[in-house]
Amino acid sequence: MPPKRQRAAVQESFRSMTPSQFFYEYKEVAGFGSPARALYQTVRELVENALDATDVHGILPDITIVIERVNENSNYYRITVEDNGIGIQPQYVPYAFGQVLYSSKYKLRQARGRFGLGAKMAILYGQIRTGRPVEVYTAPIGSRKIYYFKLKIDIEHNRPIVLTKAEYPNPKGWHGTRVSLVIEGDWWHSKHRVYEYIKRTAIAAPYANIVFIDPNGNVVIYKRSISKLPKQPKEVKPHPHGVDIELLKQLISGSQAKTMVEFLAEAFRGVGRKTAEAFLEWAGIAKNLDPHSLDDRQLELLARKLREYQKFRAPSADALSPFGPEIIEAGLRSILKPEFVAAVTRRPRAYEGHPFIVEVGIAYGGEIPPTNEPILLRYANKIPLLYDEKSDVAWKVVDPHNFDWRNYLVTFPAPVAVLTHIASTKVPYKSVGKESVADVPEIEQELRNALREAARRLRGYLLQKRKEEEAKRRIITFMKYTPEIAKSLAVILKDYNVSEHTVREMLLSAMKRRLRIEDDKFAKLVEGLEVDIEE
Ligand SMILES: Nc1ncnc2c1ncn2[C@@H]1O[C@H](COP(=O)(O)OP(=O)(O)OP(=O)(O)O)[C@@H](O)[C@H]1O
Repeated sequence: MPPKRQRAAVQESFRSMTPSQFFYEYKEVAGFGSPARALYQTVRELVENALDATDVHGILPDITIVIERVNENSNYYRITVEDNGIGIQPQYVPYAFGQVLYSSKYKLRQARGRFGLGAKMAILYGQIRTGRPVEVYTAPIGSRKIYYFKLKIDIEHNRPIVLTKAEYPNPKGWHGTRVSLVIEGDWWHSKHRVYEYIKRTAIAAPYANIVFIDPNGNVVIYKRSISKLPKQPKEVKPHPHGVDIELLKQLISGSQAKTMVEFLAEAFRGVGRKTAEAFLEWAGIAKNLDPHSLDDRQLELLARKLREYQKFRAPSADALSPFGPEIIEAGLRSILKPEFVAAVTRRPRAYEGHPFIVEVGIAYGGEIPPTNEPILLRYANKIPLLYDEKSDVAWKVVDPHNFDWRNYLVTFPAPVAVLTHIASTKVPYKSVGKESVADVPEIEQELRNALREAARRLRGYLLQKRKEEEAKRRIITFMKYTPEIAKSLAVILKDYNVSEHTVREMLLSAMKRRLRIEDDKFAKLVEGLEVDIEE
């Protein structure tokens, strides 16, 4: 037998990556896979930051978005977004725009931003393709100065490189932020999405003034149509059903509590001393145990028991900021110009300890074109979602294969648009590009309930409309014969001194009674009919 050959030892080489290097290599996962997609994604990330800096803090947003071609015939585009928001303290600006995974939004409070990534991805993408830095002007509220930064990202070390820093006087008390960067883009292929994104943003923010200037100089203005802002979200503590071992460790290390009762009452939302004591008794954990003394096995037990205990109060919705029916209806009306709208905001629910609220709006008829499927306008934490529609839980719910629209008198093709909104401290996005939401059963169920509720109102409207159309048909027929009948009756009733006009009036009011229609509705129905009833 030939001797077995010894396999040579294999030496793999290892290295680590900084977050900026990781996202430099995998731009696609954050929505920067191509120049067309990158242009759309950049607009989106900057607009979302602008809105987070305004409506989340109770400011009616004034937002300007400008896309310019840098040189005629080039595919370099300068994108500038300005807002009237809370601004940024100057010491944080370099990190906010120059360090991947740095954010003011790592909190339990609903915001559009979540990952500390968006603006940096746009800057990084611009930098690696065009070599241009980002420029930021910002002034916090009440600031006497406007701060200016020109910076790049040191991708290898995930650190900002500040190229220029300046301060200017702020005599008019401006506050807000203006971010401007140059990326390689493809306007031709992203145009439709960018316009659609801005339109859908305007639908969901009828309380904002939005001005958009495209690379060809076309100006689109969405004027504020309502001055009511959505409820401001508050920062909250975590819910016990949402914990794991790591979160427990973090909470304990940041706590001064000496006993488990103190710790639980201090660290979790909706847990007071009484609830903490009842829970510890149920879990068989000593009340006076020092939380800092727990070993890994005890931490695992505590985390598991916290998730299992069913008597905690439901997660609070204080951290959430739904649109509310008034804003949804105003938005749908002003942009889609439908004949009917209905909006539903469901009560707060929770999945895995995260509170969420689902909202659904339906718009029907008017200027909405008939289509073979409902037009779906998806939102998550107020962000319009445009890509990957068919893999989103909202599509699963409105899909005519799953939802029997005929029960609600809608048969396709039909002029119907459905707006869905999921507001949560943790939207289960399928990727950091935030384009579609996973089908968490609790969210799916709530979406279905909300859709049913809104669709029932549409049904009521369509039934009424049918009734009126039927009445109109009958009136038309009736009107055809009225003059003749009135004439003949007037002849018969001549001796009673009843004129032809009076007979016609009597016939019309009999008709109204028969159709059980109020006067003004009746007048509307006969409006435009050939026979003039007032004659
Ligand atoms: N227009 C702005 N006004 C005020 N602060 C801003 C503005 N733009 C960015 N910031 C600050 O910079 C931080 C980083 O923004 P970035 O877009 O990178 O991430 P994010 O918005 O926190 O999260 P996400 O990646 O989910 O969008 C924000 O958390 C915010 O504090």
